[in-house]
Amino acid sequence: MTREVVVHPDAGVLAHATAQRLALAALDAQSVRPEVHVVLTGGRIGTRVVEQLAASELLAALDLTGLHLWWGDERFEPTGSDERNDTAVLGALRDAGVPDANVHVVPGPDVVGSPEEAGQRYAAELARFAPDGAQVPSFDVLVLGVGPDGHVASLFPGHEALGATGATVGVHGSPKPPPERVSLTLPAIDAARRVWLVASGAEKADAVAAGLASDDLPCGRVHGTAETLWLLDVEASAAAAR
Ligand SMILES: O=C1O[C@H](COP(=O)(O)O)[C@@H](O)[C@H](O)[C@H]1O
Repeated sequence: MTREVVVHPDAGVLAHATAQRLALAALDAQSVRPEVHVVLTGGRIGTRVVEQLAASELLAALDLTGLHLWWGDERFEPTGSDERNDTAVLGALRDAGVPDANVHVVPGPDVVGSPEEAGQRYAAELARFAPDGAQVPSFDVLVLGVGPDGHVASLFPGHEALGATGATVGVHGSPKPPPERVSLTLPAIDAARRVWLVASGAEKADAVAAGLASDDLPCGRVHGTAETLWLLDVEASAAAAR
């Protein structure tokens, strides 16, 4: 497993380059197997990456019927809520030609009664695409944002969800609103071939430095089986570079 750090000049370049990198990784993966599984993230830079991905000319070279999109975490909010990670990007993904059936969203409270139930539904969907003996698909690339507190997906420092071992976990009392969420677990994340952590801005610099130096924070605990890649802008990398 390799770990690398790439630093881009600013958030705009970071989002564009990460999206292009993602599209290219999907294209490469599809040259050896028809089904490609990519896990997206929410948050500010994560949303910009997905918007840029949807606009990438490289998507035209992909067989989109084989491209499956997932989210690493979702806020337990109703379908269409601005609080949800998927809301801002679903239209762009649809316009880009990704079939609805391949866009795997986490159900909200308009569909199920609790984050646990949403997690179970999402886990069942993940299992449909998992190889024999696994709980989740063989994710080709799993993208994570990084919170200023070092959280990834909806796994927050010191929170009990960090110790969950199934594919998904219902989260209550998230320190960042909204309080109820659904997240992939650490083992589900670590099953991905490539894990990419994307961080932008000075408020992320301390978490990035800590994550690169130790496994104290959730962002320092995640690894891909083949690659762990930190994609940063100059501001987010500043404390690590000192
Ligand atoms: O709440 C969340 O936060 C992180 C980071 O968001 P950002 O706006 O600080 O970049 C995000 O990656 C995660 O998916 C989301 O649920």
